Amino acid sequence: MKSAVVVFPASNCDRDMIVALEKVTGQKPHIVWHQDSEIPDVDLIALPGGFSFGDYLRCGAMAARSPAMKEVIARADKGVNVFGVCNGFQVLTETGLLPGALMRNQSLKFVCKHVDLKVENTDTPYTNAYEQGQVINIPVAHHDGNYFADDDTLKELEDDGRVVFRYMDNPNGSRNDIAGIINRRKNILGMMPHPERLIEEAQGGTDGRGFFESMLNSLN
Ligand SMILES: NC(=O)CC[C@H](N)C(=O)O
Repeated sequence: MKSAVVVFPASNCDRDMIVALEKVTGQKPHIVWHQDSEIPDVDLIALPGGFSFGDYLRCGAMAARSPAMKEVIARADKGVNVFGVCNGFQVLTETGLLPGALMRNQSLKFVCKHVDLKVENTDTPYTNAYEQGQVINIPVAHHDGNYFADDDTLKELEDDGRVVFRYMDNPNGSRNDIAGIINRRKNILGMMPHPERLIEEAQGGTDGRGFFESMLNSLN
């Protein structure tokens, strides 16, 4: 599987994403600097976690306006898979590729721990390797993970099965316990937890591996 990882100033989970993609798919991803306006021909573009531009303005707001993101939007429109984790999810909402916003955690504190997530929809290119309703344990690390969308948007997400994961024990105040959502076309997924941090036993578990295996499955 050919992939690219977009790196912004103060991304800090890019290396983990690169390692996970290479380990599971067997191919080294291309690394795209935020100022690059060209992205190689790939099956997947990953937006990694971090604190792009120091989280100034709103998390992900400045990154969303970078030259690389113009190309990400163009590729997403063509149906290329785009996978945003944590700050990557924030960038996706800031570009409007996914609805809603990630607000400051309800506790006003940075949350860094493992959480249980329920897989709500396995009919996506990111979750087909899991069982419907499976509970997986994945780390979160953020201060702005409190998912907000208005009532109409929430209803649409719920009715369309686009809430892909839910927190079993909500760590940040997200509406409807939402941890990750997908767009209508099912090629763009954003989630706050970090699956790239749990792909081999040496990291304490492999619950995140299924995301990368799912992406591979979806190409076959
Ligand atoms: N790990 C991350 O990607 C952090 C995301 C974001 N900057 C926050 O703290 O909310």
